[in-house]
Amino acid sequence: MHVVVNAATSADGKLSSRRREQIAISGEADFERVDRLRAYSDAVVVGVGTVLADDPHLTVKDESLCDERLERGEPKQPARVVVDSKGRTPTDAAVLDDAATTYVCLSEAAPVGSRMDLVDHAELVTAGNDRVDLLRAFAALEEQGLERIMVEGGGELIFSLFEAGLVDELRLFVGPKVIGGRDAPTLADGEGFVEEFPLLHLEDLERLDDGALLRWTVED
Ligand SMILES: NC(=O)C1=CN([C@@H]2O[C@H](COP(=O)(O)OP(=O)(O)OC[C@H]3O[C@@H](n4cnc5c(N)ncnc54)[C@H](OP(=O)(O)O)[C@@H]3O)[C@@H](O)[C@H]2O)C=CC1
Ligand SMILES: Nc1nc(O)c(N)c(N[C@@H]2O[C@H](COP(=O)(O)O)[C@@H](O)[C@H]2O)n1
Repeated sequence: MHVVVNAATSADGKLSSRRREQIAISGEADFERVDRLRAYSDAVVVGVGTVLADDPHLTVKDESLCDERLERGEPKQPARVVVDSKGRTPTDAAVLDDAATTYVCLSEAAPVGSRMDLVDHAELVTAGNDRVDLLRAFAALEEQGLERIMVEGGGELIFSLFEAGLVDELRLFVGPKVIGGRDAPTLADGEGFVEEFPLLHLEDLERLDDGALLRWTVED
């Protein structure tokens, strides 16, 4: 399995504002790059915080990229994955529509009623007691043949993936906006590291739109 975290931050490192509403940080060229990265992924992963905040669809938008997937013998759309301990994903969420297969990764703490609602819309994976055990959940996804994983956020999930040692690459678009706010989400929130900080190796740096695209690999 190869896990790429892809996100866009403002120049001051925020994923969105303190209102946690979706903000277009990427410009046209970066959104096209993100669409291509989705098209070359087996699954696109987000945390339930992003589903509740953004109601994302997480599909490949460019039909010609979808056609190329079909020509390669892949499903028209990559799978979508929501990491959601307690089954809070609303049944009318865009990510649960029939455009692609969706997996919802739950913990044992997810109420039976939520499971019964979600099972009509998604494949359910259970891993962990109170919170989703990401190592086990990602192993279960790999067993389903999902090898090329793209994680789109948000900050809580990205931190946990670094903490679990699951991230192979970080692709970050830093855009020409200042958002500010001590309560605005950043690339990696959660508890934060105080030692044994994950170290990155810069592979590429490119000017894109009015920002910069950085590609790092994660050192072992
Ligand atoms: N600019 C960009 O590129 C992007 C921006 N965003 C922005 O980020 C914000 C959302 O981020 P955020 O609030 O951090 O939410 P996340 O999408 O990171 O989801 C976090 C939630 O996932 C659930 N979860 C389950 N298991 C785990 C685990 N092991 N580790 C971490 N989380 C787990 C938790 O909820 P529970 O306990 O209920 O399961 C947790 O609160 C929004 O404002 C959105 O607009 C999001 C994506 C990309
Ligand atoms: N790459 C990128 N740049 C931005 O500026 C963004 N705001 C995001 N957000 C992510 O994209 C998801 C929306 O996906 P759909 O267009 O609905 O398919 C959103 O939920 C974030 O994960 N990404």
